[in-house]
Amino acid sequence: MRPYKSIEWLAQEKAIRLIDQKALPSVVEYNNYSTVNAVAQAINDMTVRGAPVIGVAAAYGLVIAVFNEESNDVAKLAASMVHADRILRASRPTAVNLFWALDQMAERVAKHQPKTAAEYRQLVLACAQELEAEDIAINKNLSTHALTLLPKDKVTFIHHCNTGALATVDYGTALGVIRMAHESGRQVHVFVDETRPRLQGARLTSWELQQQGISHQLIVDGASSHVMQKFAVDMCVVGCDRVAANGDFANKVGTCNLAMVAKANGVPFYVAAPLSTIDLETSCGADIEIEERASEEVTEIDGARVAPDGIDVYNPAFDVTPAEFITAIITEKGIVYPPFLENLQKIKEL
Ligand SMILES: CSC[C@H]1O[C@H](OP(=O)(O)O)[C@H](O)[C@@H]1O
Repeated sequence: MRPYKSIEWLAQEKAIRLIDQKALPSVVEYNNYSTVNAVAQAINDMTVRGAPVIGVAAAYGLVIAVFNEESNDVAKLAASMVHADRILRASRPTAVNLFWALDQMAERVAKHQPKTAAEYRQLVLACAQELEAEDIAINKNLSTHALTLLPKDKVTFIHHCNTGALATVDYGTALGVIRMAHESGRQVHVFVDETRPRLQGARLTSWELQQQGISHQLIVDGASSHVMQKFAVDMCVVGCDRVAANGDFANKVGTCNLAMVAKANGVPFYVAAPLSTIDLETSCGADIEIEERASEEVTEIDGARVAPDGIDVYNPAFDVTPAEFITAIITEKGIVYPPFLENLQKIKEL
C-alpha cells in the first residue's frame, strides 16, 4: 500500500485526485480536479509538480475533457481532446514530459478506431492509465540500473529539489535511486538541498525521506561545497525536466551550481532521466525554454515579506547544466556515458 499518492483517477467522479504539494508537509490534503482548466491550473500553480507526474496529470486532463463532452459524436470527442491539449500545453513550458505525454496520448489513441462515444472515452482513459503504470515501472528500472554505480555497503548522496514519489506517479527518479539504494540494504545518508525559492527539498524531499526511514540532513543550497569538503560524499544525483540531444539539461534552478561544485570537488554527478525526458529535437541547452515565475516566490517566505518593497526580481525556475559537468545519465534502459550526442541517440533507439 502506498502511504501517499501524487495522483489518482477517480472513476466514479470522472476526476483526478491530487495531493496538494503546495501545502505539504504541514498539511496533507487531497483535492479533486474535474475540469481541464482546473487540471491546467493545478499544473501551473504547482499543486502537482515534478516533470513525470505533470505529464500524467495532463494525460488525465484529456480523459476529463472527453468525459465532460456532452456530445456522443466521436468527431466532437476528438475535437474536445484537441482543445484540451492546447490548454494543457500552455500550463508550464520547461519539462518536456508534459508535451511528451500529450503527444503519446494522441499517438496511442490514433492507433485505434473506436466506433462509439463510450468506446472512445474508455480508450482515452486506458491510454492515460497505461502512461501512469509505465511511469512506475520506468522509475523502478532506472533505479535498479543505478545500483551498479553505488558502493556496496555505505553511500552518501547530495540531492537537489524533489524527484520522489510526489514528483512522479510513484517511486521517483533521482530519489528512486536513493530509495533503491536503501532497499538494497546499503547504509544511506542524504544531504538534502533546501532548493530555493519554493523549497521542494526542505518541504517535500525531507518529508518523503522521513516517511521512508532514510537518514538525511537538510542543508541550504549554498552549503554543498562545504559539505563535499568536510564529508565523504559519494555522488550527487538529481532529476531533470529536459535533456537536450547534446546532454545539456534543464533542472530546478541551482542544479548547475551543484554540478560545478561537484566537478571542482571531484564528486561524481548523475542525472536520473526517464527516456521521456530526453528531447532529441532540442539540440542544446540554450534552446530550452526556461520558465520564469512570480517575484513573490523570492521576495516572500510563507507570505511574509523578506525583501524591500519595490525590488526588481529575476526568478528563473530552472537552469541549464552543460553536459561537461555530468558523469552519466541514468535511464530505464541503462547508464549513458559521454559522448552524449551519440549515446543518447543510441539509447533512445533501443
Ligand atoms: C523527477 S522531477 C524533475 C524535476 O521537476 C522539478 O521541477 P518543479 O518542482 O518545478 O516541477 C525539478 O526540476 C525536478 O528535478
